[in-house]
Amino acid sequence: MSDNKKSPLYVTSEIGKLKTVLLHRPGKEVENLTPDLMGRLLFDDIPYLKVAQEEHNYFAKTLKENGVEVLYLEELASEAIQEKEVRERFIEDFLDEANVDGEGLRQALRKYLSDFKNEELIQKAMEGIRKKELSNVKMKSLADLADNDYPFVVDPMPNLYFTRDPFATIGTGITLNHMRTETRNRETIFAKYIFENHPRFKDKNIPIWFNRDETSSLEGGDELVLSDKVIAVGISERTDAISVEKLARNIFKDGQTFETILAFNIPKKRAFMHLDTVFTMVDYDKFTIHPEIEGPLTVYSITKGDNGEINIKEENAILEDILKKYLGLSNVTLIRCAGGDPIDSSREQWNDGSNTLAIAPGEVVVYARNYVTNKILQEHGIKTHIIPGSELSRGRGGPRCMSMPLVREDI
Ligand SMILES: NC(=[NH2+])NCCC[C@H](N)C(=O)O
Repeated sequence: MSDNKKSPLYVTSEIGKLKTVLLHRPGKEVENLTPDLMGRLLFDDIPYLKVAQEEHNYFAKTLKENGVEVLYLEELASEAIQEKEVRERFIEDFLDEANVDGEGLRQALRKYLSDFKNEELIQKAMEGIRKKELSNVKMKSLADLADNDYPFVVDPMPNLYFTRDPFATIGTGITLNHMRTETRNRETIFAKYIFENHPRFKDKNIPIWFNRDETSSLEGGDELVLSDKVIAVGISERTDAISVEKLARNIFKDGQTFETILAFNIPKKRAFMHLDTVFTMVDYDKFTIHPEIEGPLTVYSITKGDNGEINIKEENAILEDILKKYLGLSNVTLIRCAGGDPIDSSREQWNDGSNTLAIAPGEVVVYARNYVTNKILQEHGIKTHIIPGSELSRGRGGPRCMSMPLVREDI
């Protein structure tokens, strides 16, 4: 893919030197969480925003100090809606996807949002709209008069700081994902507008391997680019097996270098919602793994067949051997979360002990609180960039979940 190096997107591994990454600093959307909403909005607790932002700034600073260009979702999204016609379309799509029904309420919201500058409009779209914000705008909706105890007219999107999930960079293209839950599916609108309208990406012929109008779900936390030939995808609580097959068919057709997708069938449970919560790549031949998935794990290989067909096979070997075979390695080390101790590993995995973000081969960003696993990573020669994550981890995501690489160097 070397002639593609000018592409605004270029990711051929999980570990190549990270050049450009997309983040979102958590904002007021997190302060619109209430205990009643937590379950539906996929949080287990309410982060203290001030501290979460400080922790996030430290994360961004760590990346910048290591030569990474940090882009923010909120900035790209507001730059993408500069043209009046695009901004208007964005508002209509946003209202549709927020299930704002009834012309009276829509008119009230259009009026309310018309005063916001682009940056404020994006922030507002992210943070949600409380009913009481509309008290000055005359409303003619019967629904509003009748259903008066629900405090929002538009729900917040508190998971936006997990930029890993709504879309994923693979090669020079993306999957623009269809998410399992409504709350996260709404987040994909920002990526849609960015890739279609932002000058950095528009008219750059960015291939889309999977689109958000699909009916089956695929989430970025399940998509790992192991090399320029091999992609791993989790079949998980969030990603359907059929989505992996669709991705394979599209990506193999497109003349990219990818030849194999390894589908990891992992237990469907909250703590392991994506493959990257239990398995990440930290070096050419080293991976973190949560020991609890090793027993139940089944891996299927999907390879390019003749005439646009694909071959699907269940792999019978142990994970080390499967990785050795497809990545052409003579040795593979699996580094177990907290060394495999049943208590320490489940505690640290819950707070993303296995969820590392590689910024170069053998160099990863990790949360300080997972000190048992971090020490074991260091003993394996991995350089750890340690960041605080006491508040950030309450959303059940770690450094890999909080970042979407746009460009990495080849390995
Ligand atoms: N790539 C990841 N593992 N992301 C974690 C996302 C956490 C988020 N609260 C969710 O449940 O969707």
